[in-house]
Amino acid sequence: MERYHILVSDNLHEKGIELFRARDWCDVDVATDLSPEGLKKVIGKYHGLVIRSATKVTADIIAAASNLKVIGRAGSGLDNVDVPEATRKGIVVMNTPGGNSMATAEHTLSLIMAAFRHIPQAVESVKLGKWEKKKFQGRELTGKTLGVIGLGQVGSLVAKRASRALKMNVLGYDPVTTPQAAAQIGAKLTSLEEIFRKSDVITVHTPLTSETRGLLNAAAFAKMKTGAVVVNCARGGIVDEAALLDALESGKIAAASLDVYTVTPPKDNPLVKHPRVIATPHLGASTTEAQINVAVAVAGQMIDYLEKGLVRNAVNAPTIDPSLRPKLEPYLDLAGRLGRFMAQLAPGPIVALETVFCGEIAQWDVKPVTNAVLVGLLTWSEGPNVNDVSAPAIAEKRGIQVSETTSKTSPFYGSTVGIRTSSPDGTKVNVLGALIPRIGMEPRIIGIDDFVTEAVPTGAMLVVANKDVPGMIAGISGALARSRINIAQMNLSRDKIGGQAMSIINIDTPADEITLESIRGIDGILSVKQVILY
Ligand SMILES: NC(=O)C1=CN([C@@H]2O[C@H](COP(=O)(O)OP(=O)(O)OC[C@H]3O[C@@H](n4cnc5c(N)ncnc54)[C@H](O)[C@@H]3O)[C@@H](O)[C@H]2O)C=CC1
Ligand SMILES: O=C(O)C(=O)COP(=O)(O)O
Repeated sequence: MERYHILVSDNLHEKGIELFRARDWCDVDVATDLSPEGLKKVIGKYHGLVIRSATKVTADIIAAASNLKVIGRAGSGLDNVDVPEATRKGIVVMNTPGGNSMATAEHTLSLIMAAFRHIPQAVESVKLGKWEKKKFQGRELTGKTLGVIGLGQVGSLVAKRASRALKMNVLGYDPVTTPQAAAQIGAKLTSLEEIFRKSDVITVHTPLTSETRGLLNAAAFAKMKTGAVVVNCARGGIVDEAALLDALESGKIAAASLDVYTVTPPKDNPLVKHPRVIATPHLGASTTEAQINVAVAVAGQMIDYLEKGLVRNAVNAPTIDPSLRPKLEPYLDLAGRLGRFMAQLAPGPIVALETVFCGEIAQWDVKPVTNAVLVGLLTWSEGPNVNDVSAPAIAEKRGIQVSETTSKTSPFYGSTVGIRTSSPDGTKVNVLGALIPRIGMEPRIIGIDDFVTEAVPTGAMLVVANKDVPGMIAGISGALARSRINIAQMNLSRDKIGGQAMSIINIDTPADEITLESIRGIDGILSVKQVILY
């Protein structure tokens, strides 16, 4: 197997590094103090990049990453990676969901308790030789209302523990969670407004996105209960720091616990110096257990991808269920061939592609199969850099509308994969494929538009339309023989006796333009297209 170079540019637990080192195809370098310029200089050599939150994988870095195939985030947040740019370049971006969630949930709960009992301030006071018992009187959490914004991996663990262990009333807000799922973790799903109005503590657990940037801003603080506590163990920027400082100073917000900041480290940030702010240096995921979890997970995922092409936990490529993979793999191969066949058969540019799945295959997640069609289709014009990751983005950029249709019944074989394309002038081309039982399951093209066939989609092929009259086959084979081109297989089909016929001819060597022209010149031939499927 090809030799791959891995760069670990943020601190990764040794157990993850060992997994890379155990592979004889893999060289791993650890360089955790690279500047952006330093990273840009060396990244071109690497096929895999392992990061946490410190490395910023900007468009500039990605542009220099000429060999990069996969970015692995040992953790959850990917706001430090330009994912759209990586996607355009065909680089898989994966994280390790769940690996550090317990650590972060426990840190969040610690920070909530620390704020309610003034623990850091009280510790500091005792160390200074003071005894300020009255000053540090706190509040109990039991019976108080906790608002959890973002009920994903971390938010769910926080909600469950707060409701069950701390006996808090938990309100939750998450656009993708159902009331039933929220109830299972002890939370009542509600609106942001209600969370703002009713919560004694508000904790955010969303990613940093354009939607969540400034989610807790001056308007949000104004709606909150006087004396509420705000916690951010998610990402700097979700809480508007200037607005939070104002709210603390006005007394609207009693205290804030922060693990993350808009600028890291937050050296001269007045917010962290505020006496009622507890600040930790992005420690949410910093437990031994979490670091082993994420390091082992990210290394395993990256090795699987580089070794076997298996994608897990990617944010920009579909994950194939491992139990389905053996069944799906032959269809992925068929789909790639159909896409490449269509790229050469369809007249002019393609503006729409519809994949049609019938039979057993329709019960599975067919997104990877559609992607494989796209890869085949686009590789023909874009070159070999198109892959599962970049194909949808390239199709979108080229204005190709992609859609999928499924039907649980199939008129032929167990399953069929159909692709339909439209050209700007409205011309539509249909190609239908299936796997047929031979020594193993073998790919076949079983239909082109209204013609039924059983052609082997491989090598060089001629797709010839002609009038259904005697002498056509002899004419075609004669022209090929004169050019010393051997015919491997021939499939004939026609719409009706004396109507139109279509032949798909597999040839051992591609035909040159002169040979193709001589076939086109035969009386009764309507069209000749050569398709190459190497
Ligand atoms: N402080 C630390 O060391 C750590 C911080 N994190 C951060 O915590 C956050 C959550 O991490 P996970 O739970 O692992 O991610 P996750 O992806 O499992 O959960 C995020 C949840 O936020 C929800 N969400 C997205 N937009 C939302 C919006 N506008 N309003 C409400 N909910 C929204 C999503 O639907 C999802 O359920 C991320 O920002 C991550 O980077 C995660 C781990 C460690
Ligand atoms: O997983 C996350 O999103 C985190 O914020 C953890 O960050 P870290 O790996 O500690 O730099």
